[in-house]
Amino acid sequence: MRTAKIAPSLLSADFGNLQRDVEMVENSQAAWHHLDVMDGVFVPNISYGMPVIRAIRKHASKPLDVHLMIVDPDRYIEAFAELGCDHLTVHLEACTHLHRSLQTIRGCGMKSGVALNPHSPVSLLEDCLDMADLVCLMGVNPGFGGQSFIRNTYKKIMELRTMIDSRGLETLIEVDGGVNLDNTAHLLEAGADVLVAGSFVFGSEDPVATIARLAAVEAC
Ligand SMILES: O=C(CO)[C@@H](O)[C@H](O)COP(=O)(O)O
Ligand SMILES: [Fe+2]
Repeated sequence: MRTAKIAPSLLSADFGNLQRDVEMVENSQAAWHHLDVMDGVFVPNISYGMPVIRAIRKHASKPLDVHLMIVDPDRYIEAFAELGCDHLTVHLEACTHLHRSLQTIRGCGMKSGVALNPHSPVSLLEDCLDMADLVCLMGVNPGFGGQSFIRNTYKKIMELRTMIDSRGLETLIEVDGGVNLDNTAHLLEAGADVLVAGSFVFGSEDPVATIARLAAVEAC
């Protein structure tokens, strides 16, 4: 039976108690920390940047899965590598030369990720899928936590699963946004490998137990 890797999104953490929340993720069954970097241009919100990631890195031994929602991300790839980020995901919609961006991320020693907005079809990855260690399918329009899951994402997960498997690739499918215990089994069955959950984890009474419950869900 398949279960998902869970990556809690620290966007929904208590920034006044960030060390406590990072340590909570460390001591849970979460696989990765998911870090959302927003520039107020690519998305209508500003989150946090390098100084905060540097501080998180000091308290985190699990991989840092960094999701860049910024225009022209190539400018900062090397800087994120120097901070000790493990996975770096850029948005297809923000890259003029996506193939080159993914190549640069790998060249800097990180796992390469590409994220797709809800409006972008997975067919846009036809000619660079082999360059991606991870594809992040947005289950919401990026920019904010706490939004409702867009159901068309299931179809995209299934299409991407077929593309990856038919080419014998090991690219991971990550789903980000609107993940909760009601849709986890369905997302797994569609073919997701990694689930990002922000408000569902940090808004719950017992985040460690919530992560354990998400991590225990099996595809039927
Ligand atoms: O990238 C993003 C939002 O743009 C996410 O990583 C959110 O932080 C997920 O939050 P929830 O939808 O799980 O509350
Ligand atoms: Fe994200």
